[in-house]
Amino acid sequence: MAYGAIVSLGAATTAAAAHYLCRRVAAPPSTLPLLPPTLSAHILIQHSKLRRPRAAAAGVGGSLLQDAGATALVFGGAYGLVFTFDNLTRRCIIEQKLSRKLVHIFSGLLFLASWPIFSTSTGARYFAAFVPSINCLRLVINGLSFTTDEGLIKSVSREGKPEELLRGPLFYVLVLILCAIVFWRDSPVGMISLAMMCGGDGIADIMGRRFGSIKIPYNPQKSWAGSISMFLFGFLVAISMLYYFSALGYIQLDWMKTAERVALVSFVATFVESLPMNDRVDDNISVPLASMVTSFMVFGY
Ligand SMILES: Nc1ccn([C@@H]2O[C@H](COP(=O)(O)OP(=O)(O)OP(=O)(O)O)[C@@H](O)[C@H]2O)c(=O)n1
Ligand SMILES: C/C(=C\CO)CCC[C@H](C)CCC[C@H](C)CCCC(C)C
Repeated sequence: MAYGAIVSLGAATTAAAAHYLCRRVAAPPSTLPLLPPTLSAHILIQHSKLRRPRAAAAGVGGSLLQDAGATALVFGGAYGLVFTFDNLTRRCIIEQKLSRKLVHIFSGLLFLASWPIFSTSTGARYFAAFVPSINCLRLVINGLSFTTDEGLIKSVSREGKPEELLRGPLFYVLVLILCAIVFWRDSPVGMISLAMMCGGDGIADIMGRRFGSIKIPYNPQKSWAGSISMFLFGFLVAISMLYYFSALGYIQLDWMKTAERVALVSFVATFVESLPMNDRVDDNISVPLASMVTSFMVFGY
């Protein structure tokens, strides 16, 4: 497990470096979706003919600076988020279980929301993936007790045991890395999957623990209140994230079809989450996986 996490970090870092050695600056997304493909291609060709080597170098340097700054900002946000909730728990302002679920909800959604601050270069996704990769390493090092970050362990574990970091939280950050590198801002699949894993699955726990008196017939550990909350909140968060990226020009969607498709993804993810298999397959694997497969089937990209 530790070797795998270190390999994933090394791969992400190497890929980011490789991309900057031989990458082309992609056109800003805001020009492509708003212009017909032939006209935008013509503008890009004319634009590239006019670009002198020094201007191109400035473009590469500008993107590198932007991505490095964005990475530092998101990295600080990650530490700040865990530090904040750890303090709220230590001061007994919120209980540990609720704190953990709020970290689960906000970490991934804020990470997803940060993607537009990275540049339009093809290597930007690797800079974005660097933050969850470092957190992956942090979870492994603490999970194996090489170091002891009490704040981290209390914020993300159920019972304060370091080894807990090697399950749910580790799978969670690996999904963040996968969505950033494979789907990025170009596909709704990653956006919907993170909305379901972070928003949907997170709210299911919070609402289920509080209002879940009527249990699901095939799984007495889960309740109708938790599952219905997951379906509705997951759907709303997914649609909101798609609208956010669409408004910024990264994706274009037919909203009537999109609402139907996202409802189907939310239903499938909620059903999978309700199944009695959490002791064998963690929700942070089954929910995003079910969301990715269903999203890819209905959106096609
Ligand atoms: N559909 C759901 C999901 C969760 N719950 C409630 O929330 C608790 C924790 O939910 P679960 O999904 O099992 O959380 P885990 O992922 O196992 O917990 P953690 O995220 O803390 O690892 C359950 O015991 C149950 O009381 C529920 O009632 N209905
Ligand atoms: C408790 C969690 C999962 C168990 O179901 C969440 C673990 C969260 C990680 C320890 C921290 C992840 C941080 C993100 C990679 C980056 C967040 C950046 C944002 C700007 C706050």
